Amino acid sequence: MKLILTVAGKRFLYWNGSEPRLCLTETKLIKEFLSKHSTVSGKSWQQRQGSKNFIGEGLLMANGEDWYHQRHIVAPAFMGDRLKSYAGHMVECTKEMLQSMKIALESGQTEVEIGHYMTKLTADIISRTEFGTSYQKGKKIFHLLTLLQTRCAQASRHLCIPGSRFFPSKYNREIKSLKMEVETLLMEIIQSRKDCVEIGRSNSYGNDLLGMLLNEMQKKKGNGNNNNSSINLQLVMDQCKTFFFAGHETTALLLTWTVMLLASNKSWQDKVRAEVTNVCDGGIPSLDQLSKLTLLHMVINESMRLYPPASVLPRMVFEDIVLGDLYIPKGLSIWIPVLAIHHSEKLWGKDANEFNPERFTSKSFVPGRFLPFASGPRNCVGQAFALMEAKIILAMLISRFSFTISENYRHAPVVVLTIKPKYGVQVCLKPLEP
Ligand code: HEM
Repeated sequence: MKLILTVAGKRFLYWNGSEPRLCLTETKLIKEFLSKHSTVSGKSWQQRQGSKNFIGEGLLMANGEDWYHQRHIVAPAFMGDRLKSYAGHMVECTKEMLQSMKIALESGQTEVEIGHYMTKLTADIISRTEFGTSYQKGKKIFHLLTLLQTRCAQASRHLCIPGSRFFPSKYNREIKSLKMEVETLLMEIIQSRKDCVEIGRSNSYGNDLLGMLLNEMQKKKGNGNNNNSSINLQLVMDQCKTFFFAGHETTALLLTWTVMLLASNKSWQDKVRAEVTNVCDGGIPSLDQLSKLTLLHMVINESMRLYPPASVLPRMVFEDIVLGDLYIPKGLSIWIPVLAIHHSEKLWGKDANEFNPERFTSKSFVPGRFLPFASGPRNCVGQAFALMEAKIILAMLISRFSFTISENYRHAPVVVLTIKPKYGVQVCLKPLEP
């Protein structure tokens, strides 16, 4: 029988029910694992089962060849000109949010819960990016999807009970009906796009993410390559759900924590505002200007270091591998505790728990110690999208309002895969002179 080394501290083995997990914190091994072994590792049965009725077999949960194929199809949607084309949606949605904040203040409200605004804003942005003009319907779909997410999370607590997913329980019945509702609405949008092409009103399915996926689906059919790995209708729907889930809560959390940090650190708020004024000259930030907002970028990095929206990276190993001095057998789960690594005094120094964006002045990091978007081939495909979005929103917010943390704010981060402020983040806003 093969054995693996178990050491308490930097690495240790523990059991989660019947699943053995190796917790890994050594940056060299993490880097090696995420870059070299991405094809023989992936998402476990439990993870995939837990989200099957929610995001299905989309990119986040795919493994092996399926993952490779899907990543190849969607990656271009987050690069170059296509990525740049989303900036307009981001600006428009942010303007609407700023307007609703102004209205709230004018109606006598003295403070706002910023997480609420950021969640709505990032959901609006991803709805428009995915569905273009059909985004109102998209928002309805995503509202139902949020409900479905909660129900699936509740039901997945019982996954360790054999056969539980087949019980006709209250959760399971509700999940089935919500899933049907979401997919019926998605099919309506898809069908109306298909009709437009079929009656000749349009020669493509559109430039948004959904349009891109549908064009890809038709291309494959046209090529006569309709095998299992090709994208089919179910996969198009799973991908739409995946991108909404992966792309809105994470970014909303990044924005919420960043506003909390800037509201609590007046000198950094002033410095960032001065930079934005200087670079953008009082206007809407252009794409060229975004790359010049270096202080803002440092603040965003420091926020993701202290409060990484994805606090852990879970992976399962599908083949025996050798990792440094470790022999890792097939079937073992590897957990990379991003939150603990980001707070390690050994890696970041004595002030590891403090807000100090200066530490990001230098661009050279020890690889494997800063992992907000994971690393290697299976890193976050929406990383550039998220950073562009965060910079546009924060630059526009900081030039419109000054903000301080409210005395009602209670600092209570809770970790449930993501890191959320348990009681929200209440800030007092003050409009700035134009
Ligand atoms: C601050 C915002 C974000 C953070 C911190 C973040 C973080 C991450 C992390 C850590 C992963 C790897 C998860 C794992 O494999 O266990 C990931 C994957 C992914 N992210 Fe993001 N993400 C963010 C925003 C976005 C956005 C805006 C989108 C899309 C619009 C997106 C789409 C995805 C997808 C589809 C994957 C799966 C990639 C793959 O497995 O190939 N993310 N993200």
